[in-house]
Amino acid sequence: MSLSPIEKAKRAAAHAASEAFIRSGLRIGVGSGSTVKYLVDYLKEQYGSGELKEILCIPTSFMTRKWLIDSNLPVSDLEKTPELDVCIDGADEVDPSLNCIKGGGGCLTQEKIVQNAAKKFVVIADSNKKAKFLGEKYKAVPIEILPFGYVATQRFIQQKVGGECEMRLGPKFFPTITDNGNYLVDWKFPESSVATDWAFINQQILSIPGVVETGLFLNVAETVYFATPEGEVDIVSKK
Ligand SMILES: O=C(CO)[C@H](O)[C@H](O)COP(=O)(O)O
Repeated sequence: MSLSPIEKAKRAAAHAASEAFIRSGLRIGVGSGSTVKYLVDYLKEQYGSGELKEILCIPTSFMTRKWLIDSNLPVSDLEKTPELDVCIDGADEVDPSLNCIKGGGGCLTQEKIVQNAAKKFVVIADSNKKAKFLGEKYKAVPIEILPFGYVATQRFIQQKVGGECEMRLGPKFFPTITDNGNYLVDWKFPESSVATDWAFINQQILSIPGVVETGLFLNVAETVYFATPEGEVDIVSKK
């Protein structure tokens, strides 16, 4: 099957990062999203051929877990495997300091827990995700909130950090339900936020009752692989 240019870029990023970071014996956090699917394909190929041995894959979402199981890869979880060697995940936007906005696919809380359990966090993305500053192109921060009091929680967010909260809706206008049974809000931040301190804003949001987690992954990525459809890979590491 021939891939579209964007899919070629995602695959190139996933393969380059996998070749650099995946080894036999590793406990691997496997992120979520369409770019991560190419990581799963890589693991399937390498493990299936016997090149890669004794790995454990710890998924960050129901979907990723299903991909791993369908690929006959050894799946574990953070109960049995609470410490990971590496976590590889996608992102919606990455700034020059490797801060990321994630959660476009709605899996941000489990992604953050798995990322936090890993010694190294590596991001894979097509080069369109590279931004001059956080919030340049991706104009919202996904936030997971509890269903209880969800309208009040959105109002608290707006009162505290401005902008506008939009409930992520699915088919027939049902709320999108996360893997944890919660709701998802896309916080359309005010333009003034992009010039301010995202770490402070993140703390402000996290302090609101009802907020479970945000899609701001600040100061955690060690290396980011950005790729183009032509297969050129730009590897940016933390300074
Ligand atoms: O954070 C995520 C899911 O919650 C994804 O990693 C992010 O949305 C990127 O997805 P894709 O690789 O499909 O562009």
